[in-house]
Amino acid sequence: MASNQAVSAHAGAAEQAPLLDIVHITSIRGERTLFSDFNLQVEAGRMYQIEGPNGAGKSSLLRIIAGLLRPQSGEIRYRGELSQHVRSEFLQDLLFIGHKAAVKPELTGLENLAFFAAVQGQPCAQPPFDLLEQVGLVGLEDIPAGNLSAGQQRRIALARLWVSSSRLWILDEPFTSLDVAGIEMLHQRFSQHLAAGGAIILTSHQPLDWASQSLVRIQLEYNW
Ligand SMILES: Nc1ncnc2c1ncn2[C@@H]1O[C@H](COP(=O)(O)OP(=O)(O)OP(=O)(O)O)[C@@H](O)[C@H]1O
Repeated sequence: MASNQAVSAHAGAAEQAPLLDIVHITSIRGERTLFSDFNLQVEAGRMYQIEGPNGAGKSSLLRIIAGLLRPQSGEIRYRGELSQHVRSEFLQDLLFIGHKAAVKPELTGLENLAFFAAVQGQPCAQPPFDLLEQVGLVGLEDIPAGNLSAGQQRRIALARLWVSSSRLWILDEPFTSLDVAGIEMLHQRFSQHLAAGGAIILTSHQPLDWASQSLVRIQLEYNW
């Protein structure tokens, strides 16, 4: 009984903790301190836009948050626990899409989507063809991704967002190369994700047309 109470008290604490707590992060690359003592609490239902000039360290920060790059100091807490202590839960709840298109050029769109599903270790929640239809690529499904345009490759990479069950999305320049319809499609998907209790951390050089109550803008300065 006592141990059940302890478990439920612990579960309650995890529910109350922010989805992610980024605490006192310092990053040095080469000789330069990109940022020091960076702090951010990431709450469900919110989108965080990291802004700043080229080279300020936006991608580095996203990679640190996703656990792909080590900071010089600081820690990332996932639902109150150090992310490295709950690594598998954290990784399951995280979807990271980097600034490169992140598709395999020799594989077709359909094959790329099957590949993403295999890497995730679970079958796609939607048939790959439906997913390609969702991102407007019907008719191009059999073409090797390397022969598609930059925006079309980006759409394949972003198709993962339509089947992701991760609550935390970390997206480096997701709008790059997308046309107006692609941007609108992504906006709609973001809205669904936030409404379902997800959170998004992204970089974007374009201003986002988004309701201010769910958007948090964070400016990184260029540190010489
Ligand atoms: N692998 C690396 N090794 C050493 N330094 C690196 C490495 N990758 C990036 N840097 C340096 O870190 C700094 C920040 O790079 P980062 O890509 O995080 O900036 P950014 O703000 O995302 O820039 P942009 O707006 O151009 O995408 C740059 O000065 C870059 O030269």
